[in-house]
Amino acid sequence: MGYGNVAKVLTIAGSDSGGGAGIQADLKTFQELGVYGMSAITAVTAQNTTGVHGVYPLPPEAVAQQLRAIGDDLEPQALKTGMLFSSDIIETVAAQVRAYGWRRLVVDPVMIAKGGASLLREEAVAALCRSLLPLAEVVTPNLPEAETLSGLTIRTYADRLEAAERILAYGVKYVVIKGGHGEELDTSVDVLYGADTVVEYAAPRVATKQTHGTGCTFAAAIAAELGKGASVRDAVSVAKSFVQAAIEHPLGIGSGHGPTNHWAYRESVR
Ligand SMILES: Nc1ncnc2c1ncn2[C@@H]1O[C@H](COP(=O)(O)OP(=O)(O)OP(=O)(O)O)[C@@H](O)[C@H]1O
Ligand SMILES: Cc1ncc(CO)c(N)n1
Repeated sequence: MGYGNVAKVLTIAGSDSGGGAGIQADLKTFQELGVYGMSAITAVTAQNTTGVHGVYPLPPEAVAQQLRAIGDDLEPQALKTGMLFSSDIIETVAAQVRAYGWRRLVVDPVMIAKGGASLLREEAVAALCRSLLPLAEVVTPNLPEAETLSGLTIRTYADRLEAAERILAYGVKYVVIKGGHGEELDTSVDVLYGADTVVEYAAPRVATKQTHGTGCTFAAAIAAELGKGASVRDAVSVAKSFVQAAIEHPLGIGSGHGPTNHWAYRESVR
């Protein structure tokens, strides 16, 4: 059997040496969901389950050259961005996405790692909103990121809706506000908003600290499904099931916030 028609999906993100988040989480997720994974690295982090110990951004030209190498040979059917670090890198990525006309872009607006390390400079938020969000089909903020992007404090579901409307005004078609940082004790609810869409995805909240890389994994799963031609609604549904399985069956490795289990979804649907 040939694989010539396999969907090719690209992640533009930082490297997590610990393997649980960043491009490592993205490529594992792509593989599990049956798409061919490609990567353009924006920054190298020295990281493990106890935290981020070093951040080394690449020169924007190194990011641009990776994207041209991919674009000139291997057209992605979908792509996602994760850690972008600086406005220079964001403008470089936006320029290449425009130049190649890449569609089906998922932007995970990664800002701060669980331990508090900054993965996006403050000066870069404006570039993310103005240059990248208009090119995106989906943006996947957690609650603190949604507050930063919208300029609102989010307490209620009505606040979430208003924040989503402000984020949609940047030109992105859909926003998923993730509930991992929410206050519901029993469930973790993610809400998808579009021009005429509000869809809730709820799953039981798992009492665990092994949640390193949940956000990356979720956005990567959306991109993988979009690459295979799914609707945004269906792609988010698969992503929610994928990340839920990954959280419910942790690997139990590392002494801090352990990684999720990228095999678990495949084993659960077998
Ligand atoms: N304890 C949990 N139980 C169940 N689902 C969870 C839990 N924590 C997070 N999730 C789910 O994981 C996904 C990622 O959400 P979260 O809000 O944690 O993103 P994030 O903060 O961007 O992640 P990261 O820490 O990787 O940056 C969402 O689908 C969310 O509902
Ligand atoms: C490289 C990288 N990207 C994203 C995150 C957010 O989980 C992280 N901790 N590290």
